[in-house]
Amino acid sequence: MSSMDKNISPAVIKRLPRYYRYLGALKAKNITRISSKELSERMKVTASQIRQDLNNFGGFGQQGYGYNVENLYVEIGKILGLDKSNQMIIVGAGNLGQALANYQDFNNNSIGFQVIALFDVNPKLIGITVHGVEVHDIDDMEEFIKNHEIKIAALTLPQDQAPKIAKDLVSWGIKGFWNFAPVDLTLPDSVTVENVHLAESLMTLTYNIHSREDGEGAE
Ligand SMILES: NC(=O)c1ccc[n+]([C@@H]2O[C@H](COP(=O)([O-])OP(=O)(O)OC[C@H]3O[C@@H](n4cnc5c(N)ncnc54)[C@H](O)[C@@H]3O)[C@@H](O)[C@H]2O)c1
Repeated sequence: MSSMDKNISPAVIKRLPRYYRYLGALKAKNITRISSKELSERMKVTASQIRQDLNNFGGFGQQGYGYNVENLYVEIGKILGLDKSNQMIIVGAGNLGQALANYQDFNNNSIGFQVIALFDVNPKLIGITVHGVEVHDIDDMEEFIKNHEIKIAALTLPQDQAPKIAKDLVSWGIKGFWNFAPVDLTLPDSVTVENVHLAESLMTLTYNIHSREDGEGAE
């Protein structure tokens, strides 16, 4: 059953990748089981929050035993769709597009994501390879997407190009965008857009630093 069918709250879905990361780290240390108390201490969330979150998926824990790390890791991976092959393309092979293609951690078969092509308009970039992945001419993108049944595209091209390219990509079959271009995309509801804006995250950081400083000053 997918998370959509079960109406799982976006807040829970947002926490799952963190569970997945912690469980992966436990697995790497050959830890086979963990209580919700121990997991809560490591993750700094309450044990009841963990139980509540995981109960959404039928509760993988057993009274007196805790959680089987491997099972929970596999099940959360399935919920996140990581058991399927998630092939993606990167549109815009400049600084950021190449950095993403070079980044090993998600470009790794064990978590199901695989960058299989980059696309660009710049003739100097077309034909080069980044971490073994070729940069293709943007004019070949439609055919490539259709032939490979690609569902995910990372957008790392200039802001003014992103909306038009995103619309084309949807008409060629893209269902999800990992959008780095600093622009809000207006696309059909059937399409998922995950915006990643590092500057916004930094602004939250500066807000927190300065509001704490102001609070200390007021004491
Ligand atoms: N979200 C974030 O946190 C974040 C961080 C850095 C950059 N960005 C954004 O990511 C984008 C890329 O940044 P960058 O530093 O890599 O820029 P860049 O100039 O190095 O790369 C952009 C690439 O897009 C290509 N391009 C231009 N028009 C295109 C088109 N129509 N189709 C395909 N490719 C096209 C260019 O030839 C270039 O290679 C920008 O929109 C930037 O604002 C976002």
